[in-house]
Parts: sequence; structure tokens; C-alpha cells
Amino acid sequence: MIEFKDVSKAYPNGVHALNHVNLKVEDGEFIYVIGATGSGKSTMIKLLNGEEVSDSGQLIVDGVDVGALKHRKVPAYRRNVGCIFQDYRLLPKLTVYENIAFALEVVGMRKKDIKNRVREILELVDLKDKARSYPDELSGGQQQRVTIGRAIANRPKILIADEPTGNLDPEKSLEIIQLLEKINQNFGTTIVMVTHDKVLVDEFKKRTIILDGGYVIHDSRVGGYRSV
Ligand SMILES: Nc1ncnc2c1ncn2[C@@H]1O[C@H](COP(=O)(O)OP(=O)(O)OP(=O)(O)O)[C@@H](O)[C@H]1O
Repeated sequence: MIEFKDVSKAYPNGVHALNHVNLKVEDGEFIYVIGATGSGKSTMIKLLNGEEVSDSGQLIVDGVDVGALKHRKVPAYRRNVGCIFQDYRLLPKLTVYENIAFALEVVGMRKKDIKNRVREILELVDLKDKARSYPDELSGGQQQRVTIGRAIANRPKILIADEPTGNLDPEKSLEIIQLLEKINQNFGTTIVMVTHDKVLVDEFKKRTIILDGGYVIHDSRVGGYRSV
């Protein structure tokens, strides 16, 4: 479970990016976080992946008080929280296979297990035929599917997606949301997705959180832009 308990975060320049956020996300939920530019969405994600620490309040993820994590424990925590971004962030000199395998090598998985796991992942993200390709030989949608594969390679309990369809056309965006839904259903992965994509939010309705000026101003179980 993810629980924000009265969480506030200001940056050194005095901007209050999040204010008294209270939010509970149960295991296996798939939620959207929406809001205008500067409303605090990325800050929420940075707190979740341990990149930033709140000034007050508590963020509990899977029983871990993230703000109180010792520096050396952050990498282990991050293994449980997969992240994908708008700008893919693949390693350009590694093939698709190697990009995914890398995430498993760093946690010390055996070579044989890595091979099996990467094969499974490539099947899931429908890129078996691109294993030997390099990122710049792939379309945007394909690159995003590789990053999703890499993010879930370690079977994290939580997957955070920061505008995963931001650079994609509607058809490719649809593929990405369908893939995320499959991961959510097949593995029970909790998914928190920040998005500006009104069409997706309206068509694939899910619990939707709206941020405004760092405040949660709406938490709709019905979802969809029109109903909030
Ligand atoms: N590192 C930083 N230092 C200072 N201010 C920051 C920093 N990061 C974000 N902010 C400010 O905090 C506020 C919230 O920013 P945040 O990036 O969380 O918003 P967002 O909702 O993700 O915006 P966008 O949709 O444009 O990505 C904004 O006013 C922003 O200018």
C-alpha cells in the first residue's frame, strides 16, 4: 500500500510543490494523477521513488517510511518501485535484450535466470523480434515498451509512470495503456500514472486524483475528465 499522510514539500526557492497531501492507494490499484503544469505531479513521483524527501508528514510505501530511509537503503527500496518516464531513458549502446538484462544483473541474478526472465519480458511487451536491436532503431512506442519491460524486470510491487504516453501518437498511447493494464492484472502491480492525456483518462476510466497548486482537490473513483 502507498500512503501519503499529511505530506508537504517545498523546494529551496520557496515553491510549495505539495501541501498536506493525504492519499491511500491499495495494493493492485491502477490510478491516474492529473493536474495542470506545476501542480505537483512530478514532485509526488519524486517522493515515491526516493529522489526527494518531504518536509513534513509521512510517506509509507509497502510498510517503509520512505522519508526516513537511510541513504544506503534507497537502492534496495527503488527495486520495489519501477519507474518509467516520457523520455524512455534507455542505454543507447546496449541492445533491447541488454537494456532489460542490465536491470537484473545489477541485483545479482544468475545468467541463466536472466535469460529466461528477459525472454518472458520480451514476450510480454511484444518485442521478441527486436532483442538485438538498439534503442535508436526502434519507434517511440517500441522504446517505451522496452522501458516498461526494464521497469518490471525485477517484478516490483509498484510501477510509477510519469507521462508514459507524452511523446506518442494516440494509437501508440493505446498500446501502452493496454500493456500497463495487462501488467496490473497479470502481476497485481500497483500503478500510479501521471498523465495529461484526456482521451486515455476518459476512455480507460480509473480512479483519478487531481492536483492543483500542490493540493489534492479531487479523488474520483469514477474517473474520467468529464466526471471530475
Ligand atoms: N527542483 C525544483 N526546484 C525548485 N522548484 C521546483 C523544483 N521542481 C519543481 N519545482 C516547482 O514546484 C512546483 C511543482 O512542480 P512539479 O514538477 O511537481 O509539477 P508538475 O505537476 O509535475 O508539472 P508538469 O506537468 O509541468 O510536469 C512548480 O511550481 C515547479 O516550478
